[in-house]
Amino acid sequence: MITAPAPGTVLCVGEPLIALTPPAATGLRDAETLSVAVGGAEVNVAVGLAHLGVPSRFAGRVGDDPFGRRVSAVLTAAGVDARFLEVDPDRPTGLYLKDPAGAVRYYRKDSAASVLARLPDAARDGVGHIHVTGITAALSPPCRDLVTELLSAPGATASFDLNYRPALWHPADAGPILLALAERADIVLAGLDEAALLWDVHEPADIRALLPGVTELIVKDGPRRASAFRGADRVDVPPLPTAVVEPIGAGDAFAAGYLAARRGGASLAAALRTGHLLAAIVIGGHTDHGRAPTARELDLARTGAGWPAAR
Ligand SMILES: Nc1ncnc2c1ncn2[C@@H]1O[C@H](COP(=O)(O)OP(=O)(O)OP(=O)(O)O)[C@@H](O)[C@H]1O
Ligand SMILES: O=C(O)C(=O)C[C@H](O)[C@H](O)CO
Repeated sequence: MITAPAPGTVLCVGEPLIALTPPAATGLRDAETLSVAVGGAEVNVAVGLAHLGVPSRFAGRVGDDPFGRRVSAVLTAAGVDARFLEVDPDRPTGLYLKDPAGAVRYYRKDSAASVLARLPDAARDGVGHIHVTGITAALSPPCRDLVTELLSAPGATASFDLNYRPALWHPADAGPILLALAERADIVLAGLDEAALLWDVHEPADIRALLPGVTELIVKDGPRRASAFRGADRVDVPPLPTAVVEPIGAGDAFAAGYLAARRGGASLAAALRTGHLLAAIVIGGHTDHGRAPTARELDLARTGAGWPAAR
């Protein structure tokens, strides 16, 4: 279904994180150097949207430290409006460590963003859509209240990416809370793997049955497919075959591509392809957000001509 282009800025709200990565050959224990990059799920989405020319704004909190200043610089360089990145004089910018074995270690307890509780009214000026994730809901009660409020903010549609992070909370606690938050959103993005952990459901249609009132539900199933549900429609699109260098951030890139395409009036299928395209760029590298796609790549996603068939 093709819709009219949607006006307004997309506001992404959450915790920026600095990602510290050891060389693949040594792992964390023996690393003598760590590479430093900016991540954080909602930062990744804001950057991905800006790469696609969608006006995007990020609101969140960082410390009064070099890493906080780096987050601001990266957002601004990408073309994201970072005026509402608040600086905490006492609490630090959150960090996380990537282990090549796949584990993620957070250093974010009592971070600047853990006390994110409200946004200045001006942060909502000109906003047509708000994007938040289940990560923020796990950080603290005030953070969760803010996510709840943003998902029903007047005058803007809202998207919610489940982004269940097992290192932050147990599925028995997260499951009902993330379901209740998802019910408030217009667009929900879920991974089939995380839905299985949270709700013991194993098919995209089972997730749809849990969230019948959501306008658009997108279920990602890794290398197999992503499915979009809207009303009685269901569309499935396989991803681009991609050698996985590092998957962290692929879901955020997907969200940015999907949202940007839908806001531009693209069909569900073209939006799924755009999501897959941005995810493939992130998966092929080590950073949590990728480069901007080329015009040729975007054309492939837009038209679908030559897109691989389901495997
Ligand atoms: N093995 C793969 N081959 C090709 N594409 C993949 C593969 N795994 C994931 N993708 C792409 O990445 C997208 C997101 O994958 P997935 O749902 O596993 O990420 P996620 O766990 O949500 O990521 P994040 O760490 O950002 O939360 C998929 O929809 C697909 O486009
Ligand atoms: O895991 C988190 O909380 C992060 O925000 C770090 C990564 O950037 C994020 O997981 C990618 O989705």
